[in-house]
Amino acid sequence: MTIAVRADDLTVSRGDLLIFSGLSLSLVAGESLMFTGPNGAGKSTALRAMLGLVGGAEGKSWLLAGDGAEPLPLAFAAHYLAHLNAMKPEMTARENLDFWKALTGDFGDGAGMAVDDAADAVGLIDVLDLPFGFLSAGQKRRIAFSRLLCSHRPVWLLDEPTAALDSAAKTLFSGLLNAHLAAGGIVIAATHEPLDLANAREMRFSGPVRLATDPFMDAEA
Ligand SMILES: Nc1ncnc2c1ncn2[C@@H]1O[C@H](COP(=O)(O)OP(=O)(O)OP(=O)(O)O)[C@@H](O)[C@H]1O
Repeated sequence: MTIAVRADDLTVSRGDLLIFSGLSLSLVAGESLMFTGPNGAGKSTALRAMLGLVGGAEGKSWLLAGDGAEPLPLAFAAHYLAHLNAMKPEMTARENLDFWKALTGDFGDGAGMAVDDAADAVGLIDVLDLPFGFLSAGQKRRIAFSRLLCSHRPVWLLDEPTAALDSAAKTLFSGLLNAHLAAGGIVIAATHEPLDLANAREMRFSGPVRLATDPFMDAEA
């Protein structure tokens, strides 16, 4: 199935701050896009707005799955890996991954990996039966990433995916991300670090702009 991600004229304001405006993009299977820019520039907000998680966001984003298909909300077909790992610390890594696999399911006719295979792919089969809270920061991030492998979703939206990872794990992740792209997936990542992805484009965020709220004050300036 051919897929494409589109966003058209996304705009987000917070109070008197215009975080970004007029964000439009178009990606097809096998393409990746890096959101870059300084702290607070709006990269995470853009990922969340694409998923419909930002109240008051204007514009729209959608997924096209198959020729002539009706547009679908991106959340139907996307994995979102945020800053936080979204795992319960008192449950084992396996229990967490079982939960996510059952919750997200597979999109279309794709099939995710078995939990053991996904943990093996990130080099952590040995910790699967430990409580998630016992794992090191890097191990937690690797297990959180393996969630993406457990159920098939063609679009991956990633927020600082390599935070806390050592250089070997970063190389491993680049390999898994490139394999996803080679299989016809799409990756959009907010990142301060290069991810070494094939066909990567960059969208740079310059940061919020304060909107004028007092026209009389502006007139005096
Ligand atoms: N609920 C809110 N109310 C007001 N401002 C907010 C709110 N949420 C986020 N912001 C502001 O929106 C801006 C964008 O934040 P965002 O988290 O998207 O930045 P970022 O580019 O991902 O930064 P970083 O690189 O530090 O992760 C920041 O200036 C932040 O303070």
